[in-house]
Amino acid sequence: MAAIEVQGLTKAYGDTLANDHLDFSIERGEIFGYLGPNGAGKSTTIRQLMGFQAPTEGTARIFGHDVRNDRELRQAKARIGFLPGEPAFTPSVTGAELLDYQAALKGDERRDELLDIFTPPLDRQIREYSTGNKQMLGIVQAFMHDPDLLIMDEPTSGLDPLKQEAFHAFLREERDRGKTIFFSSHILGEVRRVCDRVGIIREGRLVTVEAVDDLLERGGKQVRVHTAEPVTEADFDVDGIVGFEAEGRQAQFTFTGDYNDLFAALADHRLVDIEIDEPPIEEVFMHFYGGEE
Ligand SMILES: Nc1ncnc2c1ncn2[C@@H]1O[C@H](COP(=O)(O)OP(=O)(O)OP(=O)(O)O)[C@@H](O)[C@H]1O
Repeated sequence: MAAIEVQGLTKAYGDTLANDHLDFSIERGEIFGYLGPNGAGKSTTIRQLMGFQAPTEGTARIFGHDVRNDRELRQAKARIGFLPGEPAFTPSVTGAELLDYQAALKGDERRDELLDIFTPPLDRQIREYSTGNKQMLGIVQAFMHDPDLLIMDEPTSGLDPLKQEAFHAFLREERDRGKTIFFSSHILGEVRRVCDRVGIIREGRLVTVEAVDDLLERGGKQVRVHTAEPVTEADFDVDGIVGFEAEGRQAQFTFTGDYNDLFAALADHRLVDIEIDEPPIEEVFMHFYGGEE
């Protein structure tokens, strides 16, 4: 049985179809990234999975429990750790008080271990917390009762790069312990670093669900070349070049071809610098999905 099974999930807000007949499933023990630009419909899916909003049509099952049914939803939620997009903690309580309260409800067998990695200032009132500190408190409360499934809405927003890295390493360890992790993001690099599979949503529709390795292989790389002499597109007569732009002695493009061909073409030029990076998420969208946005 899948950890999450989404079937025809549809949510309409007036004329806006925030989720349009979504179908996907998430296997136990995988890290699944739910990727899409702002307003694509990621939070809408998460709110329905958590039972905060009822689907207009379709449903989702979590460990077999139908989220439209209150009793089944409660059974599902007993196994879920949840981190909302913008955690709304009571501002007048301290971090420690919040965790104590959550512990009384669900348990906290992993609290100390989590607080070694994520370090919110527990003695201070939450009203004094920075965005990153709130996020860390949210991460601790989501994981501290050792749930089987984590559902998180943009969990790294507000975390500094070192904490982001610590969080990614932690997620991989949790996956290796058999936990299932579903999180939304609009950052391709993050999904690339940590996820096994990705679902890409755009304007309410799922455009692909696939292994991250396969997506990146098809998505190509962003190449920037700085040469000693001016270059034009004719200097790069190589298969797999998309979106070529050149200005003076600099050229940039997305490359999905064979690097040997590219370097053979570059051999005719004196190179000053070359950068090869992951493409920004917009490039992946435009390359594969039309890019009419
Ligand atoms: N309560 C609501 N009432 C009306 N429209 C809504 C409501 N919530 C979301 N929407 C609309 O539904 C669409 C999807 O929004 P959603 O918040 O799910 O996107 P998202 O992918 O989570 O975006 P972000 O990355 O910006 O959080 C957007 O067009 C949004 O304006």
